[in-house]
Amino acid sequence: MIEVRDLHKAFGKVKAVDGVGFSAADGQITGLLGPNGAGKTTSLRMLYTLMKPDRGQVLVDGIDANVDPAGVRRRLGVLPDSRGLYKRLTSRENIRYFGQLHGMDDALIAQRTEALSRALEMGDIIDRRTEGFSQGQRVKTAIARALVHDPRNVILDEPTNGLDVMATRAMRRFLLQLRAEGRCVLFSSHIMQEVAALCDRIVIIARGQVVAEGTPDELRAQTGESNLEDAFVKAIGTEEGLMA
Ligand SMILES: Nc1ncnc2c1ncn2[C@@H]1O[C@H](COP(=O)(O)OP(=O)(O)OP(=O)(O)O)[C@@H](O)[C@H]1O
Repeated sequence: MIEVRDLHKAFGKVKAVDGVGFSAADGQITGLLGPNGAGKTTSLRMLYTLMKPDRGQVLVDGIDANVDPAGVRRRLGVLPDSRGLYKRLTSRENIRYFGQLHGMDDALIAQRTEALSRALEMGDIIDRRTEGFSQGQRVKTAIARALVHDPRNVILDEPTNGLDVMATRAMRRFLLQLRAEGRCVLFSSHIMQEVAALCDRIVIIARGQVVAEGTPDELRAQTGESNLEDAFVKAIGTEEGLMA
Protein backbone atom coordinates (compact mmCIF):
# COMPACT_ATOMS: atom_id res chain seq x y z
CA MET A 1 0.00 0.00 0.00
CA ILE A 2 1.42 3.33 -1.08
CA GLU A 3 0.13 6.69 0.11
CA VAL A 4 1.40 10.04 -1.03
CA ARG A 5 0.24 13.27 0.62
CA ASP A 6 0.72 16.82 -0.58
CA LEU A 7 4.12 16.28 -2.22
CA HIS A 8 6.01 19.33 -3.43
CA LYS A 9 9.27 19.66 -5.33
CA ALA A 10 10.63 22.70 -7.13
CA PHE A 11 13.75 23.02 -9.28
CA GLY A 12 14.48 26.74 -9.18
CA LYS A 13 11.38 28.37 -10.60
CA VAL A 14 9.98 25.12 -12.02
CA LYS A 15 7.35 23.61 -9.74
CA ALA A 16 7.82 20.02 -10.93
CA VAL A 17 5.46 18.58 -8.30
CA ASP A 18 2.96 20.93 -6.75
CA GLY A 19 0.80 19.20 -4.15
CA VAL A 20 0.49 15.64 -5.46
CA GLY A 21 -1.50 13.19 -3.34
CA PHE A 22 -2.90 9.76 -4.14
CA SER A 23 -2.93 6.21 -2.89
CA ALA A 24 -2.25 2.85 -4.53
CA ALA A 25 -3.84 -0.24 -2.97
CA ASP A 26 -2.60 -3.82 -2.65
CA GLY A 27 -3.82 -6.25 -5.29
CA GLN A 28 -4.37 -3.40 -7.74
CA ILE A 29 -2.51 -1.80 -10.59
CA THR A 30 -2.47 1.97 -10.29
CA GLY A 31 -1.37 4.05 -13.25
CA LEU A 32 0.17 7.50 -13.03
CA LEU A 33 -0.73 9.05 -16.36
CA GLY A 34 0.39 12.42 -17.60
CA PRO A 35 2.03 14.18 -20.50
CA ASN A 36 5.80 14.69 -20.80
CA GLY A 37 7.06 16.95 -18.06
CA ALA A 38 3.94 16.53 -15.89
CA GLY A 39 5.94 15.51 -12.82
CA LYS A 40 5.56 11.72 -12.88
CA THR A 41 9.23 10.81 -12.61
CA THR A 42 9.86 13.43 -9.93
CA SER A 43 6.89 12.14 -7.90
CA LEU A 44 8.13 8.56 -8.20
CA ARG A 45 11.69 9.54 -7.28
CA MET A 46 10.45 11.10 -4.04
CA LEU A 47 8.31 8.04 -3.46
CA TYR A 48 11.22 5.64 -3.66
CA THR A 49 13.40 7.95 -1.52
CA LEU A 50 15.90 8.90 -4.23
CA MET A 51 14.91 12.55 -3.79
CA LYS A 52 13.75 14.47 -0.75
CA PRO A 53 10.48 16.34 -1.15
CA ASP A 54 10.38 20.05 -0.27
CA ARG A 55 7.20 19.19 1.58
CA GLY A 56 4.76 16.31 1.92
CA GLN A 57 4.61 12.74 3.09
CA VAL A 58 5.19 9.29 1.61
CA LEU A 59 3.89 6.21 3.40
CA VAL A 60 4.63 2.66 2.25
CA ASP A 61 2.74 -0.01 4.18
CA GLY A 62 2.25 2.72 6.79
CA ILE A 63 5.97 3.47 7.09
CA ASP A 64 6.90 7.13 6.70
CA ALA A 65 9.75 7.69 4.23
CA ASN A 66 10.89 10.72 6.22
CA VAL A 67 11.22 8.67 9.39
CA ASP A 68 12.43 5.28 8.10
CA PRO A 69 13.65 5.53 4.49
CA ALA A 70 15.46 2.16 4.71
CA GLY A 71 12.24 0.48 5.87
CA VAL A 72 10.43 1.99 2.89
CA ARG A 73 13.13 0.83 0.47
CA ARG A 74 12.91 -2.73 1.81
CA ARG A 75 9.23 -2.82 0.95
CA LEU A 76 9.67 -1.42 -2.55
CA GLY A 77 10.85 -2.90 -5.82
CA VAL A 78 11.75 -0.12 -8.21
CA LEU A 79 12.28 0.01 -11.94
CA PRO A 80 13.72 3.52 -12.23
CA ASP A 81 13.70 5.62 -15.40
CA SER A 82 17.35 4.84 -16.09
CA ARG A 83 17.92 1.11 -16.20
CA GLY A 84 21.72 1.12 -15.67
CA LEU A 85 23.03 -2.44 -15.47
CA TYR A 86 26.53 -3.64 -14.72
CA LYS A 87 27.48 -4.54 -18.25
CA ARG A 88 30.43 -6.78 -17.39
CA LEU A 89 28.13 -8.96 -15.32
CA THR A 90 25.62 -11.47 -16.63
CA SER A 91 21.95 -10.97 -16.05
CA ARG A 92 22.04 -13.51 -13.21
CA GLU A 93 25.02 -11.78 -11.60
CA ASN A 94 23.25 -8.41 -11.77
CA ILE A 95 20.29 -9.94 -9.95
CA ARG A 96 22.50 -11.73 -7.41
CA TYR A 97 24.36 -8.53 -6.61
CA PHE A 98 21.12 -6.76 -5.70
CA GLY A 99 20.06 -9.74 -3.61
CA GLN A 100 23.33 -9.52 -1.71
CA LEU A 101 22.79 -5.80 -1.14
CA HIS A 102 19.49 -6.75 0.47
CA GLY A 103 21.30 -9.20 2.74
CA MET A 104 19.74 -12.31 1.18
CA ASP A 105 21.53 -15.65 1.35
CA ASP A 106 22.67 -17.48 -1.80
CA ALA A 107 19.99 -20.17 -1.70
CA LEU A 108 17.18 -17.63 -1.46
CA ILE A 109 18.70 -15.49 -4.22
CA ALA A 110 18.95 -18.57 -6.47
CA GLN A 111 15.35 -19.50 -5.76
CA ARG A 112 14.03 -15.98 -6.48
CA THR A 113 16.18 -15.68 -9.61
CA GLU A 114 14.73 -18.94 -10.90
CA ALA A 115 11.14 -17.79 -10.29
CA LEU A 116 11.70 -14.36 -11.87
CA SER A 117 13.59 -15.79 -14.82
CA ARG A 118 10.65 -18.08 -15.51
CA ALA A 119 8.03 -15.35 -15.07
CA LEU A 120 9.91 -12.92 -17.29
CA GLU A 121 10.98 -15.59 -19.83
CA MET A 122 14.68 -14.87 -19.38
CA GLY A 123 16.01 -18.40 -19.98
CA ASP A 124 18.00 -17.40 -23.05
CA ILE A 125 19.65 -14.33 -21.50
CA ILE A 126 20.08 -15.12 -17.83
CA ASP A 127 23.72 -16.23 -18.18
CA ARG A 128 24.75 -13.73 -20.85
CA ARG A 129 26.76 -10.62 -20.07
CA THR A 130 24.38 -7.68 -20.28
CA GLU A 131 26.67 -5.66 -22.54
CA GLY A 132 24.90 -5.33 -25.89
CA PHE A 133 21.50 -6.38 -24.53
CA SER A 134 18.44 -5.13 -26.41
CA GLN A 135 16.15 -2.66 -24.67
CA GLY A 136 13.68 -5.45 -23.81
CA GLN A 137 16.41 -7.66 -22.39
CA ARG A 138 17.71 -4.78 -20.29
CA VAL A 139 14.26 -4.02 -18.90
CA LYS A 140 13.68 -7.66 -17.97
CA THR A 141 16.99 -7.81 -16.13
CA ALA A 142 16.32 -4.52 -14.37
CA ILE A 143 12.88 -5.71 -13.25
CA ALA A 144 14.17 -9.07 -12.00
CA ARG A 145 16.88 -7.22 -10.09
CA ALA A 146 14.31 -4.84 -8.60
CA LEU A 147 12.10 -7.70 -7.41
CA VAL A 148 14.71 -10.13 -6.11
CA HIS A 149 13.86 -9.34 -2.47
CA ASP A 150 10.18 -10.12 -3.08
CA PRO A 151 8.78 -6.65 -2.26
CA ARG A 152 5.07 -6.15 -1.63
CA ASN A 153 5.07 -2.86 -3.52
CA VAL A 154 6.36 -2.42 -7.05
CA ILE A 155 7.03 0.92 -8.75
CA LEU A 156 7.86 1.09 -12.44
CA ASP A 157 8.72 4.28 -14.31
CA GLU A 158 7.50 3.95 -17.92
CA PRO A 159 8.12 0.17 -17.98
CA THR A 160 7.25 -0.32 -21.65
CA ASN A 161 9.38 2.55 -22.94
CA GLY A 162 11.26 1.35 -26.00
CA LEU A 163 9.69 -2.13 -26.00
CA ASP A 164 8.19 -3.70 -29.11
CA VAL A 165 4.62 -5.02 -29.23
CA MET A 166 5.49 -8.55 -28.11
CA ALA A 167 7.67 -7.35 -25.24
CA THR A 168 4.94 -4.88 -24.21
CA ARG A 169 2.38 -7.67 -24.11
CA ALA A 170 4.72 -9.82 -22.04
CA MET A 171 5.24 -6.90 -19.66
CA ARG A 172 1.48 -6.48 -19.26
CA ARG A 173 1.10 -10.18 -18.43
CA PHE A 174 3.84 -9.86 -15.86
CA LEU A 175 2.23 -6.83 -14.19
CA LEU A 176 -1.07 -8.71 -14.03
CA GLN A 177 0.73 -11.59 -12.37
CA LEU A 178 2.16 -9.21 -9.74
CA ARG A 179 -1.36 -7.97 -9.11
CA ALA A 180 -2.70 -11.53 -8.80
CA GLU A 181 -0.04 -12.13 -6.15
CA GLY A 182 -1.65 -9.32 -4.16
CA ARG A 183 1.10 -6.78 -4.64
CA CYS A 184 0.64 -3.06 -4.93
CA VAL A 185 1.73 -2.11 -8.46
CA LEU A 186 2.23 1.53 -9.40
CA PHE A 187 3.51 2.53 -12.80
CA SER A 188 3.84 5.72 -14.78
CA SER A 189 3.14 6.26 -18.43
CA HIS A 190 2.30 8.98 -20.91
CA ILE A 191 0.49 6.47 -23.13
CA MET A 192 -3.18 6.38 -22.30
CA GLN A 193 -3.89 3.09 -24.11
CA GLU A 194 -1.29 1.48 -21.92
CA VAL A 195 -2.87 2.74 -18.74
CA ALA A 196 -6.41 1.99 -19.94
CA ALA A 197 -5.47 -1.60 -20.78
CA LEU A 198 -4.01 -2.43 -17.40
CA CYS A 199 -5.04 -0.22 -14.54
CA ASP A 200 -7.65 -0.68 -11.86
CA ARG A 201 -7.18 2.95 -10.86
CA ILE A 202 -5.74 5.86 -12.76
CA VAL A 203 -4.19 9.01 -11.33
CA ILE A 204 -3.98 11.72 -13.96
CA ILE A 205 -1.24 14.22 -13.36
CA ALA A 206 -0.62 17.46 -15.25
CA ARG A 207 1.55 20.49 -14.45
CA GLY A 208 2.68 18.89 -11.20
CA GLN A 209 -0.84 18.31 -9.88
CA VAL A 210 -3.37 15.49 -9.76
CA VAL A 211 -6.19 16.65 -12.04
CA ALA A 212 -8.38 13.53 -11.84
CA GLU A 213 -8.33 10.15 -10.14
CA GLY A 214 -10.45 7.00 -10.15
CA THR A 215 -11.35 3.81 -11.94
CA PRO A 216 -11.76 4.08 -15.72
CA ASP A 217 -15.55 4.15 -15.18
CA GLU A 218 -15.29 6.90 -12.55
CA LEU A 219 -13.09 8.98 -14.84
CA ARG A 220 -15.59 8.64 -17.65
CA ALA A 221 -18.37 9.73 -15.28
CA GLN A 222 -16.35 12.65 -13.81
CA THR A 223 -15.52 14.09 -17.20
CA GLY A 224 -18.86 13.26 -18.84
CA GLU A 225 -17.03 11.50 -21.69
CA SER A 226 -17.97 7.95 -22.72
CA ASN A 227 -14.62 7.33 -24.35
CA LEU A 228 -11.66 7.01 -21.98
CA GLU A 229 -9.31 8.73 -24.38
CA ASP A 230 -11.61 11.77 -24.50
CA ALA A 231 -11.89 11.66 -20.70
CA PHE A 232 -8.08 11.83 -20.37
CA VAL A 233 -7.80 14.70 -22.80
CA LYS A 234 -10.55 16.60 -21.01
CA ALA A 235 -8.96 16.04 -17.60
CA ILE A 236 -5.56 17.20 -18.79
CA GLY A 237 -6.91 20.07 -20.83
CA THR A 238 -4.71 19.38 -23.85
CA GLU A 239 -3.64 16.50 -26.07
CA GLU A 240 -0.07 17.72 -26.11
CA GLY A 241 2.55 15.21 -24.98
CA LEU A 242 0.03 12.47 -24.33
CA MET A 243 0.46 10.37 -27.44
CA ALA A 244 2.89 7.52 -27.88
N1 LIG B 1 16.76 17.44 -11.72
C1 LIG B 1 16.01 18.38 -12.30
N2 LIG B 1 16.45 19.63 -12.44
C2 LIG B 1 15.69 20.59 -13.02
N3 LIG B 1 14.44 20.40 -13.49
C3 LIG B 1 13.94 19.15 -13.39
C4 LIG B 1 14.69 18.08 -12.80
N4 LIG B 1 13.92 16.97 -12.83
C5 LIG B 1 12.77 17.33 -13.41
N5 LIG B 1 12.76 18.64 -13.74
C6 LIG B 1 11.65 19.38 -14.37
O1 LIG B 1 10.47 19.08 -13.64
C7 LIG B 1 9.36 18.92 -14.52
C8 LIG B 1 8.75 17.53 -14.33
O2 LIG B 1 9.65 16.55 -14.85
P1 LIG B 1 9.39 14.98 -14.71
O3 LIG B 1 10.60 14.29 -15.25
O4 LIG B 1 8.98 14.66 -13.33
O5 LIG B 1 8.16 14.76 -15.69
P2 LIG B 1 7.52 13.43 -16.26
O6 LIG B 1 6.05 13.56 -16.06
O7 LIG B 1 8.19 12.25 -15.71
O8 LIG B 1 7.81 13.57 -17.81
P3 LIG B 1 8.24 12.47 -18.93
O9 LIG B 1 6.99 11.77 -19.35
O10 LIG B 1 8.76 13.39 -20.02
O11 LIG B 1 9.30 11.60 -18.34
C9 LIG B 1 9.89 19.19 -15.92
O12 LIG B 1 9.63 20.54 -16.24
C10 LIG B 1 11.37 18.94 -15.78
O13 LIG B 1 12.12 19.69 -16.73
